[in-house]
Amino acid sequence: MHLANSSHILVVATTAVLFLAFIYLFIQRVYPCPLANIPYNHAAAKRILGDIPEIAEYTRKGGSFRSWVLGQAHRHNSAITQVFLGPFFKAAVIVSDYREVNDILSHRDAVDFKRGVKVDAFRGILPYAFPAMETFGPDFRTSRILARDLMTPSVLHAVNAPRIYDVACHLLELWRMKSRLAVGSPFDISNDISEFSFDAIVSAAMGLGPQGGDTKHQHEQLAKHARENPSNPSVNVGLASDLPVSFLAVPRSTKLAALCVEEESLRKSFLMPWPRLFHLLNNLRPSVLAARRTLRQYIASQIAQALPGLSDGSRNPQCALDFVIQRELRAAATEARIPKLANPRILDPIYGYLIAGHDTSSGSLLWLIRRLVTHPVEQDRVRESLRVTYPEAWRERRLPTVTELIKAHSPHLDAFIEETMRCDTPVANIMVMTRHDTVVLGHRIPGDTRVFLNLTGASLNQPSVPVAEVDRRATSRVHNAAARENWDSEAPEEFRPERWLRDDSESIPVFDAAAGPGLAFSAGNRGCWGKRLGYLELRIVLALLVWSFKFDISDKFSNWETVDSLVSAPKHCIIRMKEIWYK
Ligand code: HEM
Repeated sequence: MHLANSSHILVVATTAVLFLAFIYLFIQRVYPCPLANIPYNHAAAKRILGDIPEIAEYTRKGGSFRSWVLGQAHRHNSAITQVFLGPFFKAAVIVSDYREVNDILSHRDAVDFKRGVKVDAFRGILPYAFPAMETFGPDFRTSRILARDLMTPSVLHAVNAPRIYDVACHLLELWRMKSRLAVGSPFDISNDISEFSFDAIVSAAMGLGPQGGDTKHQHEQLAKHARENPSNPSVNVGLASDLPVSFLAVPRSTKLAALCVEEESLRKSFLMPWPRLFHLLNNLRPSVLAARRTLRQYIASQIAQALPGLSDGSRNPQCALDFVIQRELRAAATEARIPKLANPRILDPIYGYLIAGHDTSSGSLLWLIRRLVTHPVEQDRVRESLRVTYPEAWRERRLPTVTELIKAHSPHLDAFIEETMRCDTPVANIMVMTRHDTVVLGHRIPGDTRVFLNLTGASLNQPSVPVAEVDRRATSRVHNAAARENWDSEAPEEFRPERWLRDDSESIPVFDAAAGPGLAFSAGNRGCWGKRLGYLELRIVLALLVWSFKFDISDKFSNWETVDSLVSAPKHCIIRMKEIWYK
């Protein structure tokens, strides 16, 4: 009896201890657990939700998650800080210093850092595209090599540029019509820019097909409506000329709608503690399945269309997909096998082209136009520089041709683009993870910690935060002393495109991309693979737009509210445009 009682007590005591240990571990897991000696918000460390309530309040007041993250360095006067992103998230580290971020991206990727969660996020959508691979993984190098020749100047200039130029001309046509219909009133351009960027990236990736893209379709539908309804030509004019005009809503193509579904899934997966689990469930949703089917069917239809010509040599490659097919046909012929054109290793990189290239170029363009309207003097300077760079086009009162645009660059246009990318960096930070316990700026960071590397903020578009040289790694200490490591002496917060210009030996201004730090396209092995295509697209479309229109904004719509999706972009882009007549 006595024995039975004591064993009963033992069981109860053990259960209680185990229960308390479980509660203790659970609390440890849900409450933030700060990393030693790295500054943080002390109030957040006492909440299960960590910094989330503060971030929610900040975004409710018009701020964005990314700008909150960027603000932490100055808040704590430290280039390394930590944040708590809610229960089950370990403390995450933020690094805000150009030299340190550049060093991590250029020298420590795949050594001390991995992509981690990012790979999981991409893998749920396109497992065989290289954003879904670790740099040290077995397939990364081969995938990059396969994609390498798609970004050579010869492919970009001969194949991509003419197609982007065509799409840009459709945008000009659309805006010429809209500006006439709006008679001086402003209108929202966000959707037009999203459609243009989609058309541009689709045309570079796999061709637009017989329909010719969303921008052309929208233009045709508006023109048809205006013809058929001359008294109500597709437009609701506001009561006063500074009220925005809305046009007939032309639905997006199913392809663009499908891509937006994929982008949204990707965005959400980045916010989840377990992106793989999220995708596992999300991929069962009918809308996600339908979106994937739509895009894959389109790629398949483009392959079917291109195959005969590429097989008999009567078709020259016209897009990235054609090059990929051609390479596979040649490999199959050499290895005496049937070409594997439905292979996801071939299709996923093309799909990845769309996901990585659409939102980023759309966000960049919105920021560029936003800067044009808020800096009218710079806008005039860019226009003047274009007229000097393309004198024949100016003399003949016509648009510069695509050949002219490729051959000569306007230094002021390049400087304007570079300065916008510095000030309004669309991808404000990227997240990596530590592979093992390591040291950043003198602080120990455990393995598997999320680390946000800021591509803007302190030292890039804000004053830098002091860093002791002794805290830097050897690879960072060999930084070229002649090169700038911040913009502290040049008013980093001001928009000054001229910081990217210098005079050549004949006192002619030339664009200098190395004038100072910029990380808009990231750096190192995992820097933007599509950077050259991105610049090409921005240069072509901006040159044609500034040549053809004068843009401005009414005070009412002039604010800097930002929206965060995969990239940051202006929340509203309601502007006025006036056609420039050259005849
Ligand atoms: C024009 C605006 C663009 C900006 C601002 C931009 C920015 C970036 C940044 C910051 C990264 C690094 C992301 C990371 O490390 O996680 C990146 C990666 C990437 N970008 Fe871009 N990008 C642009 C356009 C494009 C275009 C047009 C393409 C199309 C081909 C493209 C394809 C890619 C790919 C495939 C990656 C992943 C590289 C990798 O994982 O190794 N980007 N981009």
